[in-house]
Amino acid sequence: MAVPSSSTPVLSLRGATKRFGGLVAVNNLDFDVMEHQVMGLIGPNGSGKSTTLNLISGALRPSAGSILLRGAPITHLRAHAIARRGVARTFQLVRVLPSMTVLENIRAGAVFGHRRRWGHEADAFATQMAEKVGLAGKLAMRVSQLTYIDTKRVELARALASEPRVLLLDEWLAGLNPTELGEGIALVRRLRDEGRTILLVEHVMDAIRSLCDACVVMAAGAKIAEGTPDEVLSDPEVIRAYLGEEDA
Ligand SMILES: Nc1ncnc2c1ncn2[C@@H]1O[C@H](COP(=O)(O)OP(=O)(O)OP(=O)(O)O)[C@@H](O)[C@H]1O
Repeated sequence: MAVPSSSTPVLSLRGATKRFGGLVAVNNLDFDVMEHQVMGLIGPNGSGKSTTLNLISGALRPSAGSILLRGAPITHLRAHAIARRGVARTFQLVRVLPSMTVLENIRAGAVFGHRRRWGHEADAFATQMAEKVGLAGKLAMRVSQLTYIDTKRVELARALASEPRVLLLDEWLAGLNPTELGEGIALVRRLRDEGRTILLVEHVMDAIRSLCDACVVMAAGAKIAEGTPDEVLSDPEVIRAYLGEEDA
């Protein structure tokens, strides 16, 4: 196994490719996410962003290429094994257990995650993560009683409770109203300020600008640009990719 050094990326994709029949949803994708970096994965609808997160988290197997976590291949591991190694995620359509309480849902992240905790230790850590995302005082509520943003907070806290090496956020800010969006961006910024390593798929450009150190832009499955948010968002090819979508 490769020996990680501080310059080893936390996450690397090398030639990652996913075909669905004749459709190449992700095409020969290369990028690295370094420790403490917040990387945005952006691109028009259908460009392959969610499929890329699914390849990283093991929900889908790549058709070709490799995915490395701190230099070690995770390409063919199953989702639970990848989670154990330190990849946690949230989903575009929130996946929480509505009949269970906030604490029970978050606790699952601590119990089944990268650094496993049990009993009181799991409860204490889950409580700490709940407080971090703004759910203090709601631990005993059933998730079905929560507002939409609070269910998103539960999912985020569950991911954090696994103490991931890299956190994947799939449109975590989608569907929030303007006030909630401000709160959501502030919350992700606090995670960023804690030095977490995050890969986020996002359509909200204000969030991309204010949160990301760097961005990878995808179009039709391929990487078309990489750089700081300002660089990529002023790149003519990126602008064309987005305007092409609007024309369509
Ligand atoms: N399970 C699947 N089977 C067949 N095709 C799929 C599957 N999942 C995704 N696709 C196709 O792969 C392409 C990329 O989809 P993907 O959801 O990754 O895009 P995206 O960039 O996340 O889009 P959005 O921004 O709308 O969420 C699309 O053409 C989509 O229809």
